[in-house]
Amino acid sequence: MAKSKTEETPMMQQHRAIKQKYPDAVLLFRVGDFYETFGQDAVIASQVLGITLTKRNNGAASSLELAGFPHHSIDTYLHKLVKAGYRVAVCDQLEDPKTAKGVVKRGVTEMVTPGTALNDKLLEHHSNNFLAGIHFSDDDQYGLAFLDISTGEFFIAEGDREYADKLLQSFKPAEVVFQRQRQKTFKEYFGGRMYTYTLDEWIFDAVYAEDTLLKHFQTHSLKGFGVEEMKKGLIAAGSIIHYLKDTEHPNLQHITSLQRIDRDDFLWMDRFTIRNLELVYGSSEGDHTLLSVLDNTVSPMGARLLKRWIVFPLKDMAKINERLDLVEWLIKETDTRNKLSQAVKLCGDIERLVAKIPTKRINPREVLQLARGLKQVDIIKQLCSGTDNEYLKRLGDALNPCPYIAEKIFKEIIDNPPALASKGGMINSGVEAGLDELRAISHSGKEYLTKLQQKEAEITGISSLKIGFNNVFGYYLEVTNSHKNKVPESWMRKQTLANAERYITPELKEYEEKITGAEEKILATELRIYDALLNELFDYLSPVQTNGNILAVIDCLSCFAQNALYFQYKKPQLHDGMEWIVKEGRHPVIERHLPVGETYIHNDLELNKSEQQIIILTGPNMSGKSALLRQTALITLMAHIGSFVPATEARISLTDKIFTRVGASDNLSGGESTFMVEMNETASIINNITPRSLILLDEIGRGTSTYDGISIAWSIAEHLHNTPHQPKTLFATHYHELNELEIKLERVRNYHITNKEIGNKIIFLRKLAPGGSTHSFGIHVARMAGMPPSLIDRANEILKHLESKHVDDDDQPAAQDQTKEKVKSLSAPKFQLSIFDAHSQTFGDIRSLLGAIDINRLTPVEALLKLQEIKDMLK
Ligand SMILES: Nc1ncnc2c1ncn2[C@@H]1O[C@H](COP(=O)(O)OP(=O)(O)OP(=O)(O)O)[C@@H](O)[C@H]1O
Repeated sequence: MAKSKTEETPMMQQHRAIKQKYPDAVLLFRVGDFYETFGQDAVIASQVLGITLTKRNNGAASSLELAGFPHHSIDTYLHKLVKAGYRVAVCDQLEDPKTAKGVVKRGVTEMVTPGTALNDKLLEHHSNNFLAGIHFSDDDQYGLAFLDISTGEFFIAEGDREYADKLLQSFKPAEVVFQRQRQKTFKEYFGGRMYTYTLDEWIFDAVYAEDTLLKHFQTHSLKGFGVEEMKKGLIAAGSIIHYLKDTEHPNLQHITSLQRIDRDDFLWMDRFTIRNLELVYGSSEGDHTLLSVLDNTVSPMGARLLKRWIVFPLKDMAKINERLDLVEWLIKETDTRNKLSQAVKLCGDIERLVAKIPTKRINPREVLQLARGLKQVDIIKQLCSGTDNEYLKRLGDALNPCPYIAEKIFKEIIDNPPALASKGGMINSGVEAGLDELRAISHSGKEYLTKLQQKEAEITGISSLKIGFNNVFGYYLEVTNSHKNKVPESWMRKQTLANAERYITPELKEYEEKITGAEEKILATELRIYDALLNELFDYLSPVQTNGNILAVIDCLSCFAQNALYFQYKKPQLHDGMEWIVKEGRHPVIERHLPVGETYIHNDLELNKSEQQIIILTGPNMSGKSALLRQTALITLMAHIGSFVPATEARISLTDKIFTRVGASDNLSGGESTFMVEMNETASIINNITPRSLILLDEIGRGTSTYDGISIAWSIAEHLHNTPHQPKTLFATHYHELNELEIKLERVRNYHITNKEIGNKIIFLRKLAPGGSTHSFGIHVARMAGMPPSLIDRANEILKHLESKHVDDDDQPAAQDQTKEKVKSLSAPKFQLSIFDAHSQTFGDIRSLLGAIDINRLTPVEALLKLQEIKDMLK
């Protein structure tokens, strides 16, 4: 039976009071050198962290669960809890237990959630860790904000549901906060996979949000950020700042600006396209993506920016050309490029370092790294200013090496400082005369002790005499039991150990006071100087962040130059005409991961509005249709981020939207049939096309019956042809019937991917050629996949039978009837499937038998016996 609450120990009462404030978080409660968890929190902690769950008589309940870990392991354990999806409230002791009267004062110093993580262990260097805020307004419009608290980057946007969805997919926030009443709607619209947290409706009030933001930025208006009219976006941004304060993150001075993301500034790709093209995330973990092959950046800042560039390609020709021209320049200027890359690499992640200043979590090593980074910024600035590339010069001009603070850091922090400031030892000599004096006293005191030890050893003849120190009674003289009889009477015994005794003397205590007094003062002085240095660093948050942004740009563009050299990419010519011409184009990802000895077969391709607006692409399974479609999209996209492209020549028309639709396969989402999903996605393409869109359709209509599929595919192609927008389209299909469209529609052209049949084998030539192809070789692919030969033979037999009479494409109902007739008239299979089954069972058994044999231990006789066994099995 639980005791009444009044019988709880004072500490447990304190725990209960704090826990009530953070009911949905696991509360890590600091008790001495441990973080303890109680009750349900302990059950969770023990399960997630693998730590022992015990029961404790806490004075309240006879069996309250308890699980704890040493305080110094907090980073590791916190990481595990947050990764497992828990919110964690860290409750610390707010006063020194030694001086506390009654129960030590405790309070939550930080609430850690996936989107508010600051700790290095919780962050991936190469990825931003965004916290998103969404404001749902009644007109189905959305305000969105994305903040990375670990770098200070803060974006806002607003738009319709599709845009909101796309942004969520692109930013992949670690956590999303929104209005409590919208929980169901959020799941319905944006899926159930994101980590979410809901807030009260009143937080999403325009006036409150603006007020929160003005207070945060300490400005009178938000005009300076150019976001004033984005009312819904500002509400979302305000909710984020509110949430951070609510989760005990008061130090947000490094969030210095708000950047808007305008839908019209970027080449639009819907979320299906971002996923289908495997731009930054593959369909399963470890898959190669465009990002993984392009990312040869040398800094985490560059890597993070590249990821954003890939999902937000530019649409502004001047800006794209600025990037492309600088890449071209960097390719030629090898020396400058190498020096720039080297300097950027040595900078370290100054963006994340600077974000640790407001909370003063930056440690002495990181402070020194910051100064070293600023030194490199200076080098980069000089390199940029000496060039003849205008863009690079401009980037260099905007860099600020902050010489005053960098010098100050070098002067005040020692060359090889400790990782923790709390124990001191990081401040240089010469910084403050008082500190130097204290150090001299401490040093001489220690020297004195060494001498005292030698002197006493000589006087007493105790050769093993040692001077030691502990926290209980300070310095002592230690004598092993064998020399105990030589100890003078004037020494005072303090402690007896198993094989030694410890003594103190008045002289020892006198020096101890001097030394420990000095040491305490040294530590206090060092901490004061360090703290003052951090306070001064506050003034440099914004310039250092700007440096970080510029270094990231230089890093990405140098990486593009390096890629162009390594992988033979060429500069694309971007133009505002309508033709898209690529010579010897390759797929940037596949070409890098082909089996050894294989080379990627390049292809020329042209799309234009006058005669080749739509290409119907046919070819056998596995011939490379999808690869060609995707490479067309990827080359276009790479050109729009300012990268060179895998082709020998590329004239790319400025594109404002890329749509891809890959046939019904993996894109299942909650409750909808694959075909429904396919049609939804295609409808969204049809309703959003522009004259500058590029559309890639792969096996549209595959998810339904052949005739329905053909009809839908046919009418989609017709629609794309006849719409006044005339979007450039590549349409890969197995429906050879669609080749008829070339005759019927003016700007449709048929192409196929070539192959060669040798005997009953098919060789993929992978070359694009004009004209349609007539069959798909699906059965060949089934053979390659390892289907039993008899099954393949039977499939060939059925195919021959079905093909025996020509099906008239224009007369589909009749064709359908004919097919039915043919199916009915099919002869029964020559083999019963059970026979195959029996065979494969036998082969399976033989395989397991062979697998179990250890050849190294098998005697010749045993081998013969096994052979006999196998022979018997085959009988
Ligand atoms: N041009 C190429 N050069 C070398 N290998 C290629 C080329 N194109 C494709 N491949 C290889 O062939 C594989 C199959 O290509 P892809 O998926 O594009 O075929 P597909 O015609 O779309 O097939 P299906 O119709 O069955 O979907 C790719 O994964 C790739 O490894």
